Amino acid sequence: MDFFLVITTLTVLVASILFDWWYFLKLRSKRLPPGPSPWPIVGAIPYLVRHGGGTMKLSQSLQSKYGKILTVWLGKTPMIFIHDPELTYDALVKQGAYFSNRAKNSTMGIISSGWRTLSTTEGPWTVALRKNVMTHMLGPSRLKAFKPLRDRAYGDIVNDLRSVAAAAEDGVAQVNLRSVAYNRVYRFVLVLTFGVELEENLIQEILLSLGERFRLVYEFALGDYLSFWRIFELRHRQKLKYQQTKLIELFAPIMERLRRLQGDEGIIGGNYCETLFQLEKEFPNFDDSVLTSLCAEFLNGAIHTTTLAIDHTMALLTVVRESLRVRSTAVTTLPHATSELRKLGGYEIPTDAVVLFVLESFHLDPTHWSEPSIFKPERFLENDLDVLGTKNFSFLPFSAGRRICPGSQLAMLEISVVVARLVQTFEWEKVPNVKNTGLGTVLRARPRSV
Ligand code: HEM
Repeated sequence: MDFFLVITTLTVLVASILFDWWYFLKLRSKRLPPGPSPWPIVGAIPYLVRHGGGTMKLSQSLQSKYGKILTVWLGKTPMIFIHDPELTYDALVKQGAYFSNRAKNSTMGIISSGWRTLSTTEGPWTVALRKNVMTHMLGPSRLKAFKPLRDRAYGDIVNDLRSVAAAAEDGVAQVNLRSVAYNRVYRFVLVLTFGVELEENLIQEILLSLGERFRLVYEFALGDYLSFWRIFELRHRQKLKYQQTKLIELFAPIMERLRRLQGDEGIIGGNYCETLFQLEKEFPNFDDSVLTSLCAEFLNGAIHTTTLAIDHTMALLTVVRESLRVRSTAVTTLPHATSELRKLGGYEIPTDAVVLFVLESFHLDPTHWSEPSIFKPERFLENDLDVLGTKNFSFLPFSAGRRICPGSQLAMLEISVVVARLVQTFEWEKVPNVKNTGLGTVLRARPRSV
């Protein structure tokens, strides 16, 4: 191998290790929440490997020893897990202005075109994007305006199931409901995003590219925590950049056409792209990459979670709030960060820490729920807990505070209406001996006689 290449690689490796070590010592001097003592350089990664269940599961298993706020060091970065509703209230509401920042990682940097999407680091830009989406896309009046489009999508889900049932020998559709719902919700959100029905081959290409991009984003990138490891993850980042470029190539001509045809009869007014074109006047430097990232964020945000919740709710036939509790669609919030050193539960939370509020823990906490893992819809008859945490933080499916999910109203509407229509039209039963692989529940749907 080239001598200079070897020397350069070694220098980069040593410099990265020294940087991580300095960074670790800097944060180690803070009074962080307790947790397993970190090893030099690698932090708690050896515990994680021994545990084998991922950071979230490790933090859940450490609760009995360290309490409901705890730190797991991933390399140089303290990950702070909060399993307690009261501390969450303190952070997201009382200190909401400081806990609303977002932690950064390399994959988000790529897919957000350099922190330019709604769900990234808080600033005037993200605040404007949030206001835009709440006012022009997901607020009550817009939800009403988009009703005909939604109704068509829900009708299509029912029709798809009817066709499968009609083609089956026994007249009963055996289906993976999540993929049926995903297909229709995806098409509906595409129209909401671009204001037009796209051609079938383009719909399929976008679906493939978005799916691959989503898969790569959720692949664990150790290089975010161990700088020297980044060198081994070049391929992962290249693949992600390739998918981002591919998506720009697919979206740019659609957006270009939309700019030309704005106001045209064939275009559904008030689509997401159109609202972004308006924002462009206020915030310059809007390019195809930023617009693509924003549209992809909207599509992903609206599709995955809702279809997962429809699937869970049908599998548990059929009370929405109780199914959001017993099978949390979002196990945790997105990674938060503080904008300055803050105190929480008597500990210090530095700006470089990644803060995760573990929503699933609140939903399954025996001090708040009797027999928490049992599906008991009647709980929600006895209490008036809403999904926005205004009454009690033990039920927070959409998180809370300034970064609460902006799509909660659309999601609740979709889940309730789709589930009601499915129950009205079909009799449902579980398929015995079919394991849920995590890709959706397989159910049998027998059309009801009218
Ligand atoms: C059952 C369905 C859904 C659930 C359970 C859910 C849950 C969540 C949660 C827990 C967060 C993180 C909040 C935080 O970090 O504190 C979030 C963020 C977000 N959700 Fe949803 N969501 C759902 C549906 C939707 C829909 C339909 C949209 C529509 C576009 C959407 C768009 C977003 C966006 C853009 C963010 C980032 C907000 C920000 O960073 O300010 N979600 N969601």
